[in-house]
Amino acid sequence: MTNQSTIPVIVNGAAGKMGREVIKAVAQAPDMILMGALDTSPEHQDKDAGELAGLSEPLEVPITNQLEPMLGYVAGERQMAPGVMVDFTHPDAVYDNVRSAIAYGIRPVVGTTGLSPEQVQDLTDFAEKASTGCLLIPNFSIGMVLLQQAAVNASKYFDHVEIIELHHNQKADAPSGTAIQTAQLLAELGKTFNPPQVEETEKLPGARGSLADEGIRIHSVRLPGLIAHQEVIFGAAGQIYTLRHDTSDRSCYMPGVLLAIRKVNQLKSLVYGLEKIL
Ligand SMILES: NC(=O)C1=CN([C@@H]2O[C@H](COP(=O)(O)OP(=O)(O)OC[C@H]3O[C@@H](n4cnc5c(N)ncnc54)[C@H](OP(=O)(O)O)[C@@H]3O)[C@@H](O)[C@H]2O)C=CC1
Ligand SMILES: O=C(O)C1=N[C@H](C(=O)O)C[C@H](O)C1
Repeated sequence: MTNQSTIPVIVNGAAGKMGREVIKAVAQAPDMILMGALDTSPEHQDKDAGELAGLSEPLEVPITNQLEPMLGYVAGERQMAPGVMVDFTHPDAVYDNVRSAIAYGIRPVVGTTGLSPEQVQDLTDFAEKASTGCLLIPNFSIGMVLLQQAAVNASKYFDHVEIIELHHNQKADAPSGTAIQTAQLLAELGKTFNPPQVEETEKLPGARGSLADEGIRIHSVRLPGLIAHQEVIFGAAGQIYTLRHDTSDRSCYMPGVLLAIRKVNQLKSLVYGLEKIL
């Protein structure tokens, strides 16, 4: 049964690896109802979102590629809480998806990575003007938040740090959104890391990885068999301090996704990072 506190949820990227997990999690959440399942992949059109996600019963929500009609349908729902769109699609699609959702008054909860800093700024301004909550969360796992907090703490004492992120080889963007965010958090301390010790020459382009803010280097590994992993390695004379997070199942992201769906309706602007809503 639904009521004014039930949250209507649209999942965008519903046929993907994350989308299917989100469908299952939303279907099992007592305070949410799945109202729409979007995906552009032609082979999944009209399939039942619940069956595709592996649930034993159909949810009677067919996969569609019609974003705007779906946003309009959920925006017109007056017997429940404001609608939320969860986006796990593609770096090329997420910006337009989020703008469309905000234009309809639907609150975006965004896991898709790969937005440029300019796009993030533009969405921040757009959400602010619309007084609409929006969450951009590069990583929904609690373990990664704890790793980042430990890294920020360690970076006060170490001047040398490099990040290695390792992912499955279906990932479209590099470096990962999580690695970029981790480097940003360290760079916010206002110190420059990795003061050069010698004049370096890259004998093969990219050998030293990508250069993020404040001298922090990020190295990206893509291999079948991996899911999502990150190391932050600090070095100093005579010692190495390594922080590592590994995911073994995408269910690890679901408590964070459900929390974000519940929190986004309390916001009036864009918020970046799971740590801000814990
Ligand atoms: N924040 C976090 O904690 C996490 C973030 N991610 C990020 O989430 C995103 C998705 O990851 P993942 O599920 O592994 O990717 P998948 O490729 O498995 O799923 C993405 C799905 O979205 C579909 N799609 C592509 N473009 C559109 C569009 N314009 N509208 C609707 N659907 C679309 C794809 O269809 P098709 O295959 O036909 O293109 C596919 O079915 C990535 O950016 C990834 O980095 C992933 C894990 C955790
Ligand atoms: O593509 C993935 O899988 C992941 N993407 C996110 C990122 O780019 O940081 C989060 C997590 O690493 C899994």
